[in-house]
Amino acid sequence: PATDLIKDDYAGYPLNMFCVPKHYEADLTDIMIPAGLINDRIERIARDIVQDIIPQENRGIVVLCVLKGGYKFFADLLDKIKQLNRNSEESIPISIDFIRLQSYKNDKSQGSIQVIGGDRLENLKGKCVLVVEDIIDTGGTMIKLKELLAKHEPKCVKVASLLVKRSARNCGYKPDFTGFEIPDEFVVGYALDYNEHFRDLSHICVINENGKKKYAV
Ligand SMILES: O=P(O)(O)OC[C@H]1O[C@H](OP(=O)(O)OP(=O)(O)O)[C@H](O)[C@@H]1O
Ligand SMILES: Oc1ncnc2c1N=NC2
Ligand SMILES: [Mg+2]
Ligand SMILES: [Mg+2]
Repeated sequence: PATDLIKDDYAGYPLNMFCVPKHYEADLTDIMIPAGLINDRIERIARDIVQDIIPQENRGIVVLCVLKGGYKFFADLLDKIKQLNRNSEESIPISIDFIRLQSYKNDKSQGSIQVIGGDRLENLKGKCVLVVEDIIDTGGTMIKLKELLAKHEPKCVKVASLLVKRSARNCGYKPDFTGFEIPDEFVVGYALDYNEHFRDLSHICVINENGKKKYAV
């Protein structure tokens, strides 16, 4: 499937073209991906996933949400897959699971990934698992998660990430399904955070230096 490539010289949209909460207006450079465009892209990813999984897996899949950042993409992607499931000749039964992985402080990965709670992954044994993530940056989180999942002997693991960042820090890991490939900038919104701020922002935006200072820990 295609990956919507957002080039390095992409200017983004001015904040006054869309609705942004007042409390964040001074902290953002521009809107990189408006919520409407995210929604449209997810509709196509849902179709790509269903068409890829249906032929091989009619016993159903487990959709695993990587908290916290993956929760919006997980919810919206599931809605689109459910829409397909109720309007096609074939459908895939879906069960859901959650796992919380944490590694970022300010705009840097701490290198060590912490597993903070989440379901016991025993019931993934023998199942086809679709991991849903918000972004692949260094790839550290995904590498750690795949190690964790392998211990529970799933039948197969596919990964859908809304964003993949083009960065020198990237270990080269590529998910099976990608929403947008983006430039090497720290983005927030649509559940992506900076020290737990900006998860309440609908659009994917670029945080500015003012925002990085204001919310630095
Ligand atoms: O490819 P990487 O360099 O590992 O970065 C990507 C991961 O980092 C962020 O999670 P974070 O640690 O911020 O926790 P959160 O999901 O709760 O925001 C993001 O949600 C991804 O899970
Ligand atoms: O750009 C980003 N925005 C939010 N969170 C993360 C990012 N990259 N890795 C984790
Ligand atoms: Mg995360
Ligand atoms: Mg985060």
